[in-house]
Amino acid sequence: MAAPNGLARIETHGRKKHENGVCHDDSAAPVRAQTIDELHSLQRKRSAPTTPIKDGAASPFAAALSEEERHRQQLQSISASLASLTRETGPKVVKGDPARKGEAAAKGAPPTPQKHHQHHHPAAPTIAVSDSSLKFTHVLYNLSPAELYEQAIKYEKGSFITSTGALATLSGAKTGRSPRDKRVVKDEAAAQELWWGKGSPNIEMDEHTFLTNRERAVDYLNSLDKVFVNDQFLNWDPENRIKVRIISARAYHSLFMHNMCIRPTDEELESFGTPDFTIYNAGQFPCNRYTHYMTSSTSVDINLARREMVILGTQYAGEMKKGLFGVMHYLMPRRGILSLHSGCNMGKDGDVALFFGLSGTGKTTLSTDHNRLLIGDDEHCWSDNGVSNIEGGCYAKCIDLSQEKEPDIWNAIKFGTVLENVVFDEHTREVDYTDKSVTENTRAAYPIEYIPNAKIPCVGPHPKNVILLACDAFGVLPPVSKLNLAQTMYHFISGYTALVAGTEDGIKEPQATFSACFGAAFIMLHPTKYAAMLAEKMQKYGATGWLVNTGWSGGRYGVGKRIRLPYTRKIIDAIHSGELLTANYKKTEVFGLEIPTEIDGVPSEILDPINTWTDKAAYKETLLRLAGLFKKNFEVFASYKIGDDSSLTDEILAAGPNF
Ligand SMILES: Nc1ncnc2c1ncn2[C@@H]1O[C@H](COP(=O)(O)OP(=O)(O)OP(=O)(O)O)[C@@H](O)[C@H]1O
Ligand SMILES: O=C([O-])CC(=O)C(=O)O
Ligand SMILES: [Ca+2]
Ligand SMILES: [Mn+2]
Repeated sequence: MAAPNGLARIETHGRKKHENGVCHDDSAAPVRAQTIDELHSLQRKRSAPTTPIKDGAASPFAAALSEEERHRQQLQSISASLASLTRETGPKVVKGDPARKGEAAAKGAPPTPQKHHQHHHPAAPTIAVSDSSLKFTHVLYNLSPAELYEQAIKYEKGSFITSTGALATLSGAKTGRSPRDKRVVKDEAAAQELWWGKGSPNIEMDEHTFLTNRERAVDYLNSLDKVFVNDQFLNWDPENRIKVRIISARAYHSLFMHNMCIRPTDEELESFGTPDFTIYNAGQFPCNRYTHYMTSSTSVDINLARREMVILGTQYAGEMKKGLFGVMHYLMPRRGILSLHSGCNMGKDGDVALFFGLSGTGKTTLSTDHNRLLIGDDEHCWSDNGVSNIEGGCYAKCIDLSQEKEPDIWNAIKFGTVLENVVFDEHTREVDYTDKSVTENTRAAYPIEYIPNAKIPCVGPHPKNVILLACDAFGVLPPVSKLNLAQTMYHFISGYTALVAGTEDGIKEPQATFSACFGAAFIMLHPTKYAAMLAEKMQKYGATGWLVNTGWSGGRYGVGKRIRLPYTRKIIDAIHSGELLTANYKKTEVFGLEIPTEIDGVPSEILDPINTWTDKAAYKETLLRLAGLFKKNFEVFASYKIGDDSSLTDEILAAGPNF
């Protein structure tokens, strides 16, 4: 068969013409399409995931009608969300990708009718008409992860599929939150209710400035070819569920929130109605620094009265997650429900543990435990019914992630997961989790059901253990201490951790951070309000407090090492099992902490940090330094009463370090 030059001979006539009848390759039925376009249209089965038809509808005609009506109402609701407040109308919105014109039904919503006063004579020709009122805004509504992948890869630079199927993205110039650019509208009610002033995360802005920024965001979003709209829920407690709408310009943002909020079922989406809270994420567009109250080109603005949040000048997706958390920190305590910056898991026997701690202390790592059910990794509510997760996903730190140490998180990084700011091999697309070239704050956002032993629905009974995590880079806090209620409250209000800023150029000083309630950046009321609620609940339900140091041992940063994760896991196991409740304890100097003398699987000598320091004088000096920092930090709280019980307040004040 080979031609004289060694190449296979080209067949010039079809095989079917061969007489022997053996190798026919056209046995498959021909495609049922006359044109290429038709062929492509066959590939996708029609579905209406966002406006599902109720099954069992009486007549197909009636179903079609109500579907159309639902569709119209949904578009009208989105148009109302996107309405300019100065032009008093919403944009003409149409569903579908503008790049697929003709395919999407060109069913636009009429501009939202003006509900309140009308300035212009309706019939008079007006110069108020701008180009923006002539165009349609295309809405990509609750897209699936697959659709969002395609949008990201087609249109967003820096989007790639990694070797395990995750979507790698870049969050732009900001790779972390911008707490100094957060603003909260201080109207009369907010002035009364919220925490303002020194130490508070709430930096004020007025209503007018909020509306200026809102208009800027809305105009930006409406100027785009298309926007993404997510309608989702917060809080797995059905009685206290909050409906949120997120309007954003990037598939990255839409997929991130798809993963992080609770995903509605088709039926729930059908009856979604008006959202309780709306985010306008115009992160690619800056705020105007000439605007009052603006101190940079980034602004993250919350207006509780309008139930809205506006994001300008940062694309870091965590702003949306944590912005909503702030809103929950306002809404839930009004209902007697405590909101918590904590992870949460449950044993097979129903014993629930909370894990408090600042960023990087181990909430996600330690609540994701192969032997226990994961309720959530970061944001919870504690009500009279027990605990509930606020979110529908997890947000894990990825720096130095290893399959061996954190197998469940490793395996969750697959199709559907958003991987922020990681570095990967150009060809194999294998991620190098040790690479900090973009940022140290590399992150994975995945739906909670990607963890095999997730507890769905994400609710549980009242907690038995309350574990306070601190990553102590000074290396003087014991790996574990048992706390009485007053000590638990003291450490909860202090919210201590110490990290090391900038690890590149040699040894640096550990930086002590105190963040009230282990989340001062997110709370909206005074810390003592949350503390009083926690004390009351812990007392009522008999929970035990623990302080766990996931930081340094054997000396401070630069001398010692971070406590090995397997040891911390053993310690946590001993808390869960009840083993630590009955252990032998001794009391430490200065901090007055009760520390166990033995734990199964943990070398006893590390349980008292003094044993691990070779330089005992340096230990004592460092211990006193840290104690001094605690004392200084607590001064501002000394004049507050916690709860109605002044004896508890006195006990809490006495529960700090003594020296
Ligand atoms: N002994 C230890 N205990 C817990 N975590 C450890 C320990 N040693 C190292 N680590 C690492 O510390 C990091 C803890 O980060 P984690 O994502 O759990 O923080 P987080 O508390 O959830 O923070 P955030 O609120 O920002 O999400 C992980 O990268 C983990 O691998
Ligand atoms: O909010 C973020 O970006 C990350 C996080 O969970 C935290 O800081 O607590
Ligand atoms: Ca986390
Ligand atoms: Mn967090």
